[in-house]
Amino acid sequence: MRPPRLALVPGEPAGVGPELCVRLAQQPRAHSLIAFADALVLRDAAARLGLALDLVEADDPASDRPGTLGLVAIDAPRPVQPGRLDVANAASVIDALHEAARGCLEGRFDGLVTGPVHKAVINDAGIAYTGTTELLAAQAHCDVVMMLGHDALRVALVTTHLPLRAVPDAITADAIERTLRIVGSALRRDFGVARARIAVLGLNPHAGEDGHMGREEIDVIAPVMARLCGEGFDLAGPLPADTAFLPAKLEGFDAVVAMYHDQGLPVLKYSGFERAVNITLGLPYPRVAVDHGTALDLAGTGRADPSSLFAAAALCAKLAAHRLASTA
Ligand SMILES: NC(=O)C1=CN([C@@H]2O[C@H](COP(=O)(O)OP(=O)(O)OC[C@H]3O[C@@H](n4cnc5c(N)ncnc54)[C@H](O)[C@@H]3O)[C@@H](O)[C@H]2O)C=CC1
Ligand SMILES: NCC(=O)COP(=O)(O)O
Repeated sequence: MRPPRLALVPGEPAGVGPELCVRLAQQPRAHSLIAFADALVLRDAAARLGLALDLVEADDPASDRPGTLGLVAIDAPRPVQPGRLDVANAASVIDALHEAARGCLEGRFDGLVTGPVHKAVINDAGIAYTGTTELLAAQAHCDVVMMLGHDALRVALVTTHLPLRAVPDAITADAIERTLRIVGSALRRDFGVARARIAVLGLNPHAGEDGHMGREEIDVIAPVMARLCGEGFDLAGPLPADTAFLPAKLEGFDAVVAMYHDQGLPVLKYSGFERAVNITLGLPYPRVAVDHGTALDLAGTGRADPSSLFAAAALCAKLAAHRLASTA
């Protein structure tokens, strides 16, 4: 089996993404890394860090060597200053994501690793964008689930980037069923969990307190769970979210399904910010991202922790190798 070829998108050029990619490039690895980025931005980041960086053609076999990245040039039209967003460079971030993902869809790359993207500057540039998860799903025409995880916890989300006010309307039987099916099959296919045991959170305080604090648990969540359990799913809930993450309660579960972004992710980030990653389940290729944002306050200082990007690349390479082996 050949080693995986991973596409790497640093994300917002004024954020910590470029310097983290330069640090990632230094690591010994058994896969190629091909960056979709502006060469000058990467070289500047390397110079600031005092690290060597050799940029080679995308198909050069040297792109698996420490200190080296393959490059597909996606230029930022305006000079990049770390920590300073520029709407003029926003379209190049989206182009890099689309191009790298197209390469994955066409089989030229075996997985996609992404750094942090600044959602507001993309929107300020007039480009509709709620997140990379949503962008990749639309491009691949498939349903996906955002799951963040580290070695001790996986949290998947029924809804992602939408105003809190819109969440209850988005908690539909369809959305819950889709999420549970995608999580179950991704854990089986990519993580070797034959029959995932999944904790499903309620939406309301105390999971609705028997209908006295909201009825979504009774009217929407529980009926879907009962149907899927009838098919052989191993589900528990709807559970009160405030206690579901207690270590004793979590024992034995392979994943927690949360109803919305800030119900699940604060716990995940609190318990492992530096080592967690963001995985898009349901795409035809593996995509793994950092769990953190653009950290504009740290950009250019060299103080940003690269651990999440290292973990993202390592997991993406593992998932890609697993898929290559299963199709060989
Ligand atoms: N994967 C992605 O593309 C993500 C993008 N974002 C975007 O990032 C932007 C900024 O979001 P914030 O809420 O400020 O979150 P943030 O993660 O950028 O920053 C929150 C805090 O964590 C620190 N931090 C972040 N990454 C770090 C690292 N690698 N090492 C050390 N400290 C680190 C920052 O310095 C800051 O104090 C927003 O536009 C948001 O949408 C947020 C989360 C994930
Ligand atoms: N909260 C996760 C996040 O903001 C990054 O998600 P995505 O843009 O990588 O889908």
